[in-house]
Amino acid sequence: MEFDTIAAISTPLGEGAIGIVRITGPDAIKIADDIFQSPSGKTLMEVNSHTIHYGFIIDKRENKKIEEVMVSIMKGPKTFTREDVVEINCHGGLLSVNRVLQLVLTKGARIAEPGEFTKRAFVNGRIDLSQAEAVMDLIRAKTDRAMNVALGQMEGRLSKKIRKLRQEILEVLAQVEVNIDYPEYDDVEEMTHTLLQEKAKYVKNEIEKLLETSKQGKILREGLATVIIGRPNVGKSSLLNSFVHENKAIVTDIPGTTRDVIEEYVNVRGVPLRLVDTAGIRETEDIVERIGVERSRKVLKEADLILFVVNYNEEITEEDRKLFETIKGMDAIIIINKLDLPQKLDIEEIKKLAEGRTIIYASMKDDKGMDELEQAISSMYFKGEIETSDLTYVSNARHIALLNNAMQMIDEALFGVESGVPIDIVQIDMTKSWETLGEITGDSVHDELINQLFSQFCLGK
Ligand SMILES: Nc1nc2c(c(=O)[nH]1)N(C=O)[C@@H](CNc1ccc(C(=O)N[C@@H](CCC(=O)O)C(=O)O)cc1)CN2
Ligand SMILES: Nc1nc2c(ncn2[C@@H]2O[C@H](COP(=O)(O)OP(=O)(O)OP(=O)(O)O)[C@@H](O)[C@H]2O)c(=O)[nH]1
Ligand SMILES: [Mg+2]
Repeated sequence: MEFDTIAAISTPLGEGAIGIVRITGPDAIKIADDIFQSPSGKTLMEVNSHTIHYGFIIDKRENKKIEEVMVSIMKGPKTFTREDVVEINCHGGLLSVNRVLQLVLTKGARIAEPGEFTKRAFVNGRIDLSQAEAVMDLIRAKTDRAMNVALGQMEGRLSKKIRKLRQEILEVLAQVEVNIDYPEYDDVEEMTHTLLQEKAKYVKNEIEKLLETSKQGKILREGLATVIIGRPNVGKSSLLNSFVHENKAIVTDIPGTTRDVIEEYVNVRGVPLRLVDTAGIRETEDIVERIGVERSRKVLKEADLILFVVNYNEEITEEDRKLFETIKGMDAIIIINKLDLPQKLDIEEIKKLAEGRTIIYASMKDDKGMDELEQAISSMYFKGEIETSDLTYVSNARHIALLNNAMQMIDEALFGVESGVPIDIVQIDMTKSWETLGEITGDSVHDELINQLFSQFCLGK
C-alpha cells in the first residue's frame, strides 16, 4: 500500500546527546536530499541503502546551515516500516531537532501521529497486531522478566500459537463442509461429529494452557497491584519506605498521618509491584482523613495482593476484625510490625483471623522482616524459578479477554456437538471462535480498534 510521508522526533525531547528525526514514506529520501549537503558533494538520491552519511542540514531558500548531522538512508522493504526510511541524527537539544523537523515538514512530510511508524510496520505486514502491542510493552517494561515476555511476544511467539489454532479450526470447518457435500456415505454424520468434538476439545485445551499463564503474564506486564492496609499508626508508610529504600511517604507518630493514596513501583525479586500506601482505615470525624479512608477502601477492592499491617504493641480491635472480614478471599500477607516493642497483640487470634495466610514478624524500626516478606511475595506468584524464555505468557488484558471469548464459543460448539445440535449451528460457533482468535493477531479486526491501539503509543514510535 502507498502512503504519504511522515516524520517525527523519535528520541526524548531535549534530553541526551543525540536526537533523531525519523522520516518514512515514498518521499523520505527525496525530502532528506532536498535539505542535505555533503562536504563531498554527493546526493542522497544516489547512495546505497543502509548507509550513513555525514553532512549539514541546509535551508536552501536562505542558504543557511541549520545543523550538523549524520543521515541514515534505508530503502524499503527491508526497513522498520517496509517503506523508505531516513533517520537524521542531530545534536541533542530541543531546538536543534525541532528545527530539522520543521524543515522536513516544509518539504512535504506530515507530522506523524503517536505510534504511526509502528502502525505502518503493521499495515505493511512486517509485524502483526500482538507484535506491535509488544513493542509498546517493551518500552514500558519495568523488570527484566517483563521485558523478556515482551521480547517473546515481539518475536511472534504468541502469534505463532494463535495462527496454529486458527489453522486447526479452519481445517476442521473445511472437512465438515466436505462431509456435508457428500452425505451419501453412511457414517459421514457420525464422523463429522467425532471430528468436531475432537478438534473443539483440542483447541479448548490449548486456549486453557495459554490462559493459565495469564495471571503471571498480567502481573509481569502491569505490576501486581499491592495495597498496604491497617489501622492508623501501625507502620504502613514505614513499610512503603522500606520497600523503596527512601522516605517517600511521610511518617509520624500521629495517627492519621497519611491522607491520600501514595503509589510507587518496586521490583521485588523480579516481581513488579505497584505498591500503594493508604490512609489508615478507621472511623473518623476529620473530613480530609475521611476522604482518605474512602479512597483506601476503593483501592482495596482493586488489589491483587493485600499487605495487612498490625501492631505487635497493641491489642486487636474491632476495626482489625472488620478489616479481616473485608479482605476475605483475597490474597494477603499479614505483617506483625513493631516487634521491638513489648507484646500486647494476641498472636493466636491473629493466626485464626489470618486463615492460613502467611504471617511475617517485622520491625520497620530495626529493619527486620523485609527479606522474609519479599521471599513470601515472590514465592506466592512465581513458585520455583520460572523461565520466561520457554513459556509463552499471555500478558495483555485485550488478549486475555479475547481468549476467554474464544473459549466460550468453543465451549458452546462442544456443548452443541454433544447434545445433537444441527451441525451448521456448531459451525457458526467454531467460526466465531476462529474470528475472535484472529483479533489477537489483527487478522480479523476493524480500523477503529487499530487506531485506538496505536494512539496509545508514544510520539515518534
Ligand atoms: N535508529 C533506530 N534504532 C532502532 C529502531 C529504529 O527505527 N531506528 N527501532 C525501531 O523501533 C528498533 C529496531 N527495530 C527494527 C526492526 C526491524 C527493522 C528492519 O529493518 N527490518 C527489516 C530488515 C531485517 C533484516 O535486515 O534482516 C525486515 O524485517 O524486513 C529495523 C529496526 C530499535 N532501534
Ligand atoms: N518502635 C517502632 N516504631 C515504629 C515501627 N514502625 C513504624 N514505627 C513508628 O510508628 C509511627 C507510625 O508509623 P507510620 O509508618 O507513619 O504509620 P502508618 O500506618 O502509615 O500511619 P497512618 O498514615 O497514620 O495510618 C511512626 O512514629 C514510626 O516511626 C517499628 O517497627 N517499631
Ligand atoms: Mg501512613
